[in-house]
Amino acid sequence: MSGTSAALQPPAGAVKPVRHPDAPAPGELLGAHYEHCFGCGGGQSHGLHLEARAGEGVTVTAEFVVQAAHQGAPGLAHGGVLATALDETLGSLNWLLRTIAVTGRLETDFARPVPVGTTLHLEAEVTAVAGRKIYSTATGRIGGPSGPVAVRADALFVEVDVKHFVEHGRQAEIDAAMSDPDQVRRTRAFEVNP
Ligand SMILES: CCCCCCCCCC(=O)SCCNC(=O)CCNC(=O)[C@H](O)C(C)(C)COP(=O)(O)OP(=O)(O)OC[C@H]1O[C@@H](n2cnc3c(N)ncnc32)[C@H](O)[C@@H]1OP(=O)(O)O
Repeated sequence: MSGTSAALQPPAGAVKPVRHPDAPAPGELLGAHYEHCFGCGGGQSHGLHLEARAGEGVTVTAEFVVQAAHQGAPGLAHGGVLATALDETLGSLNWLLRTIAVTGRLETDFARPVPVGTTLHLEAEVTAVAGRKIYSTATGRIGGPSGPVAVRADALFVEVDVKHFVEHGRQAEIDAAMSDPDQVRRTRAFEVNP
């Protein structure tokens, strides 16, 4: 059984998303937006190390390999980890819009168990934008782009100001990210338009 709640139906007046002119070219890896991100950062030893790649329009593809540290039941990925992979992939779409946004709602279907060692192939796209609200959808398949569907998600991201992170984040990490001498890393930690 699957379905999406009324909260994730774009309202009348929602528009198609517009890819930012400076968005990475189709095929280009987006790279980690923040070294300590559990979804994509290289600095998290048990993180997903998910790699997202720009697609055409406002779409991305991504892959991550399910590790032993990601188990829920013996030999199987934890559902929360799979939701994280979907969230991260969906979140990376906002980089193509050059919009700073956070997940407001994430609805997930788990269609198939995902064994440890699986490469989960994810595809995501923004379907509509209504003011600050960004509607998107993602699918994760086992083994590759034509593998069986294991997980699906629909999401609502809400555009926020960079103040969202500065006001709510722990001071030590905010200070460290703000004082990073690498300007690109500094801006991407907060997903700010460079
Ligand atoms: C390359 C970059 C890669 C980045 C990848 C990152 C991936 C990871 C992404 C995340 O996981 S982000 C972390 C998890 N999310 C959060 O911590 C967000 C916590 N929630 C909040 O901070 C606020 O609730 C939020 C900013 C989402 C909304 O608060 P606001 O006060 O700014 O907005 P408001 O509540 O007025 O809502 C704005 C609109 O969104 C709607 N909305 C907000 N939350 C909703 C919700 N949960 N469900 C449905 N609609 C929602 C709300 O109804 C309203 O619609 P209308 O404009 O039509 O009135």
